[in-house]
Amino acid sequence: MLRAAPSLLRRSARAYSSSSSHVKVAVLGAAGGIGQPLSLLCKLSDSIDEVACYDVVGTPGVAADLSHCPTKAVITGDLPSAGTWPPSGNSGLERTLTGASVVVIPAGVPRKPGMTRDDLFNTNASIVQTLVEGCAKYCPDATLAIISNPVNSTVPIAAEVLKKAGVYKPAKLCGVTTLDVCRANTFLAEKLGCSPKDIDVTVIGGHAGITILPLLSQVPGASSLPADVLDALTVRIQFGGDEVVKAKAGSGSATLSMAYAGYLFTEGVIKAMRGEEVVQCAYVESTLTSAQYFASPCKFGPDGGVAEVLPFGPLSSYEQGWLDKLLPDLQKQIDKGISFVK
Ligand SMILES: NC(=O)c1ccc[n+]([C@@H]2O[C@H](COP(=O)([O-])OP(=O)(O)OC[C@H]3O[C@@H](n4cnc5c(N)ncnc54)[C@H](O)[C@@H]3O)[C@@H](O)[C@H]2O)c1
Ligand SMILES: O=C(O)C[C@H](O)C(=O)O
Repeated sequence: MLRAAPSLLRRSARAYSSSSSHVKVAVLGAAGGIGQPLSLLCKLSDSIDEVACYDVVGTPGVAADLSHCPTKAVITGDLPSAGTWPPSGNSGLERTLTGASVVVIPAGVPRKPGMTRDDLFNTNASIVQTLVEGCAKYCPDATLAIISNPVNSTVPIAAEVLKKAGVYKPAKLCGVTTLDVCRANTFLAEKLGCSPKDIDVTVIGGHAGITILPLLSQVPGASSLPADVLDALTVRIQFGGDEVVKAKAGSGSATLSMAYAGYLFTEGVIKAMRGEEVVQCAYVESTLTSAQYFASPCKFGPDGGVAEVLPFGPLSSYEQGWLDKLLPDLQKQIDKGISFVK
């Protein structure tokens, strides 16, 4: 087993402590490329009792479709106003969010070749702002998992919205960086000739290009790879998203791997709520570096929030070089998000 500092999902043998509580997961953007397979994975999960699908189009159909899967989770599908599934007098974002323990947000436009994630800011910033205003109103205690790009800026946007509404709880707001961890584990395992299941790379920083920093030096076996191989791996992980955008040639960005990663993150939050010990990387408000928000391993607690932002461990001089380089970039993207709401 090749393990670095804990990051993806760590479990203990502790028994579930509150397995009787009703777990409702809301997916905002549920009719999209990520939202549909993510809602399916939630519907298939034994640990989720209710999946509320919300989008500006298509959710009555998505919900009706998913409802035929013979699993326990109850499914609803809402649009902003009329057209819910199953039909109900109480529709829209309110029905979706009321009682939600976890809200996963993959709403917004994806990249096309030649675009950066920051090019999505103008469209996605206001989408995230509006949806998080709804969360502040209808489920202020839920854990919010932000997938919509640019994550480096949309998480600060969400924080400012929640602050304005007087319900900001830093521990309950996370940017989802799990796909970076998945890529790091997959690409490193290919190089080492082992199973990705036996690798758990800590990935720190943010979620865009050089702000993504995998700490390969912490993985036994990887540290002995030649410097040029480590460099190529690091850059491939940083730009893994571009690989998919290019291959999809204009039809979007990663959806299936992101749905898997988004589900893993959600499952981690729910396991922590049920008393398991869970450590996974997430982009959260942080004092570990000069950047106000930073991805690092986080210990999740029984309230579904981050109980402790954990230190990320020792860096090689190569990784320290990347960290020094990424911090100013990351803070700029954070500031852009903050000023959008202020
Ligand atoms: N964090 C990550 O690692 C990661 C990975 C992949 C993609 N993403 C991002 O996730 C987002 C979604 O990607 P996708 O491929 O699913 O895109 P998509 O276009 O297939 O789906 C997005 C969905 O959001 C919906 N939507 C738009 N405005 C909305 C609103 N106001 N309320 C509710 N729903 C709304 C759309 O109708 C659509 O169904 C993009 O911003 C993308 O860059 C992030
Ligand atoms: O690359 C993108 O635009 C989508 C996502 O952030 C990813 O990492 O795949």
